[in-house]
Amino acid sequence: MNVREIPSRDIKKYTSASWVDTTRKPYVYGETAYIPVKDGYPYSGIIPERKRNGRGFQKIGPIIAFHGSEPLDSDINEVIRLHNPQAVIWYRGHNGDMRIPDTTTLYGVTGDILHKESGIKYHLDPTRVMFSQGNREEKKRIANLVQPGEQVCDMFAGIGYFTLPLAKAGAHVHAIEINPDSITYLKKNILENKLTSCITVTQGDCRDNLAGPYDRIHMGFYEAVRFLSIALDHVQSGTMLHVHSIGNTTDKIERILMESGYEATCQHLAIKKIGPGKVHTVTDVRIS
Ligand SMILES: C[S@+](CC[C@H](N)C(=O)[O-])C[C@H]1O[C@@H](n2cnc3c(N)ncnc32)[C@H](O)[C@@H]1O
Repeated sequence: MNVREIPSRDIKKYTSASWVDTTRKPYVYGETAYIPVKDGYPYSGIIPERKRNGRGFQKIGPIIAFHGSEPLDSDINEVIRLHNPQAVIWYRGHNGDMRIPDTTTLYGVTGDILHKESGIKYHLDPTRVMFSQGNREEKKRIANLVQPGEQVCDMFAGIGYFTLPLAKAGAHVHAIEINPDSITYLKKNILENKLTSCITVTQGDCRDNLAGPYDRIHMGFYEAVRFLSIALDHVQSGTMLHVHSIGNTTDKIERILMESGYEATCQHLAIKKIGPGKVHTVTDVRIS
C-alpha cells in the first residue's frame, strides 16, 4: 500500500484531501501516521496491507513491544523492516502491585529511552517499568477536566503517566509512588517537562502518605477500589475521584461511599480493552 508519512497529531487535517485513499485505514504508531494514498498520487513509502489477524504492538519511543503470546519470527522481522526499532521486546505481563514488567528482548538492546506523547516527554526503560499507550485518551480527558490551581493527588503515580498531564493542565499534583525505579523516572520526567514548581513527589505507600483534602484524587490502579475508603478520608465537598478498575465496579464503589457516609454521583466509562472480555474502566465519583 502506498502511504504518506505525517505526524499523528495532524491526521484530522488530511481526512478530506484528494490523495487520501479512504477505503483503507491509516496506520498510526506513536507520533507517526501512515496515510494510504490513492493510485496515481505521489507517496513517500510503501507498507504492506494490514493483515486481518496481524499482530498488534506498541511503540514506546524507539522500542517495539509485543504483548500476549510470543510473536512469530515473521512478525518480528516485519516490525524491524518497517520501523527500524532500537529493540523489540515481548511483554508477557507484569508482576505484583508494582507492575514490574516480565519481558524478553527479541532484538537489539533495551535501556532508558524517551517516549513522547501529547506534548509530554516520558523517560523510562520499558523492561523495568510499565507503560500503556491505551491510556492516551484518558490522560487527555482528565487533563481537560482540570481547573488551574486545583490540588490533586495521584495515588499511583508511576513514572508520571497522569501526574505530568495533570500538572501541565494547571494542577498542583501530590504524586505518590511506591516503586523506587518509577520514582527515579518520575523525578527525571518532572525536570524534563519543566514542572518542578507544580508537583510534589512522595515515595511510599499511598495509604500512609495522603495529605488532603484534595480537589481531585486520581486512582490509576486496577485494584483502586481496595484503596477507596482511605482516599475518602482526604476529600471535601466537590472532590472528584477517578477510580480505575477492570470491569464495572460502580456497585462496589457506591456501597463503600454509603458505608463511609458520603453522598456522591458516579459516572462509569470504558478506557480500553485489555483482553478477551476484560475492559479497563474508570468511575468518576463527585462528592456532594
Ligand atoms: C500506573 S501503574 C497501574 C497501571 C494499571 N492501571 C494497572 O493497574 O496495572 C500503578 C502504579 O502504582 C504503584 N503502586 C502500587 N501500589 C501502590 C501503593 N500502595 N502506593 C503507591 N503506589 C503504588 C505501582 O508501583 C505502579 O507504578
